Amino acid sequence: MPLSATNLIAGYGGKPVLEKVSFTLDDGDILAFFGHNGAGKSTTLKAVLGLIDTIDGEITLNGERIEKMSVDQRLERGIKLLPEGRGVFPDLSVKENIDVVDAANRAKGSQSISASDVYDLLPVLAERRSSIAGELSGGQQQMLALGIALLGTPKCLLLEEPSVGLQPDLVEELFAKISEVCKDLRVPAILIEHKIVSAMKIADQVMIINSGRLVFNGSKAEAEKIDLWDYF
Ligand SMILES: Nc1ncnc2c1ncn2[C@@H]1O[C@H](COP(=O)(O)OP(=O)(O)OP(=O)(O)O)[C@@H](O)[C@H]1O
Repeated sequence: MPLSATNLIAGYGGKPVLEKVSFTLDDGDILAFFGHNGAGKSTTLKAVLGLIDTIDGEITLNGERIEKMSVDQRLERGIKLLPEGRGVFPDLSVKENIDVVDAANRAKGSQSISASDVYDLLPVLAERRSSIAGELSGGQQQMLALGIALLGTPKCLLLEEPSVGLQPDLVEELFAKISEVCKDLRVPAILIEHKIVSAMKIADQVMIINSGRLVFNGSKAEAEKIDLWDYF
C-alpha cells in the first residue's frame, strides 16, 4: 500500500495521544479524516511526517518503513504537508513562490512535478503568475499552497483543513481540484476537515477519531450508510 499505519501509538513527551491508529491508503485515495477539536487528527499527521516520535507501531510509505526516519528523510521520500493556514510567502509573487521551491527541488536532483507541470495542473496559478501571493483571494492562496506542495516528487499529501476561511463555492472548487490532482498523479491524501459534507464528496475512505482512538474507519460507501455524527 502507498501509505499505511499499523497500531500507531504516538504523542508528546513520551505520553501517548494516539492509541493504535491503523489505516491503509491506495494510490490516489483521499482519506477524509474527521473528529472533534483535540481528538488527534493533527497528531496523526505529525506522526506520519515525523514531527513527533512514534512510540510504537509502524508507518510504511510505498512498502518502506518510515516511522523511525527523520522529517528530512520523509520529505525526501515525497511526503508533502499542506499546513493549516496559508502556506505561501505573502510578499512574493505566485511565480516567485513557485520558483523558490522549484529551484530547491531541482538542486536536489530528481523531481517529477516541475513549475510548468503545476501551472498545467492548476491553471489559475498560470493566470495569476505575476500577482502578489498575499493579495490573492483565500481560495487562490490555497491553490498556490497546493501547487507548492505538489512540486518535486509527491508520494503522499497531508492536507490540514485547507478549507479554513474559504467561502463555500471556493471550498468546492478547491476540493474538486485536490481530487483531480490526486487521481491524475495517483497520489494518496489524508484530508483533515471540519466541513464534512464537502469533504465527503471527494473522499474514498473515511476515518473518525475520538480521544486518540479511531471510532470509524471505512470506505465512503460504508460511511454513507451510517450517521457519521453518531461517532463523534
Ligand atoms: N505540542 C503538544 N504538546 C502536548 N500535547 C499536545 C500538543 N499538540 C497537541 N496536543 C494534545 O494532543 C491531543 C490531540 O490534539 P490534536 O492537535 O492532534 O487534535 P486535532 O484533532 O488535530 O484538533 P483540531 O481540530 O483542534 O486541530 C490534544 O489533547 C492536544 O491537547
